[in-house]
Amino acid sequence: MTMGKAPRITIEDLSLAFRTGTGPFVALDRVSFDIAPGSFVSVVGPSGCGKSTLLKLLSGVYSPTSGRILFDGKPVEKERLQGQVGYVFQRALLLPWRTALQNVMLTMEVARRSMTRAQREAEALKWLEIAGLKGFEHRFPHELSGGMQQRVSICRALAFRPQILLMDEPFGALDEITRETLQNELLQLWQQTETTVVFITHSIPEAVILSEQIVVMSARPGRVVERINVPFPRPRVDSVREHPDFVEMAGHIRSLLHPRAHAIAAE
Ligand SMILES: Nc1ncnc2c1ncn2[C@@H]1O[C@H](COP(=O)(O)OP(=O)(O)OP(=O)(O)O)[C@@H](O)[C@H]1O
Repeated sequence: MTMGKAPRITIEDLSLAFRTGTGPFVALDRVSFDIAPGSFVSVVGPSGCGKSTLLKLLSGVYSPTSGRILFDGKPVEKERLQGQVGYVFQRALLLPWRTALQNVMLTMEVARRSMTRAQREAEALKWLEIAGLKGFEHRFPHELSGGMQQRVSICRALAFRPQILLMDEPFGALDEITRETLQNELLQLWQQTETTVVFITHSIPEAVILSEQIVVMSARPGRVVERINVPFPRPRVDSVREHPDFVEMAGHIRSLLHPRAHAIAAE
């Protein structure tokens, strides 16, 4: 689908050393990869390998020690990034005094000012319906389950049609069933947009089911170990999880993340 297009995001020899009390600490070491427009890229790696740091660099929160990030082949200033990048974090971070509908409308109030209130409302209702929240539009966050709150936050991030959506373990705090439901819903929502997604996860099956490309990282210092293209056609149905190629790919990523454990198992 996205093969052959010029990259939307180019990450070039990106390094970041934090200054600490005991000297510089290299969190990311010469990380390079490209992300095609409209594609879905997951980053997996052990705790502390620099995944969140990478997202913070992409969003302009941090500046690299060396290397650079290009959007559509050009460096982007921090100010311009704000209207182009959406976020979803591990916890939904909804405004407690706003209903689900009002929370989804929030980003549009800031980023899509040319719309009338009625247009914003109609669009927010559309997103909530696709996310399976019809009937819950006027509930406040505390009246929704954790999974429903996370759906609202995904709708909120997609509703302003960001060019780039950064997701930092958005399903990490949810149970397995809710997680799988939300993975399917996220794919459905994303397929209706042209948004490029960078998705961080600790779950290997989650990365395989969602992504076009998986970037596997190692810790200390954070480096790219391997970039894997995921060939399964879309829409991906749940049964793909049982396909031998799926199982093999997940096993390969596991062996990259736990080389020692894998070697012992193979002995
Ligand atoms: N502000 C900071 N100052 C110093 N060191 C930092 C800072 N932020 C992160 N680090 C270090 O950089 C490394 C990468 O952190 P980061 O949060 O990016 O990892 P991660 O891969 O997202 O981890 P996890 O999967 O546990 O969330 C870690 O060793 C962390 O201790």
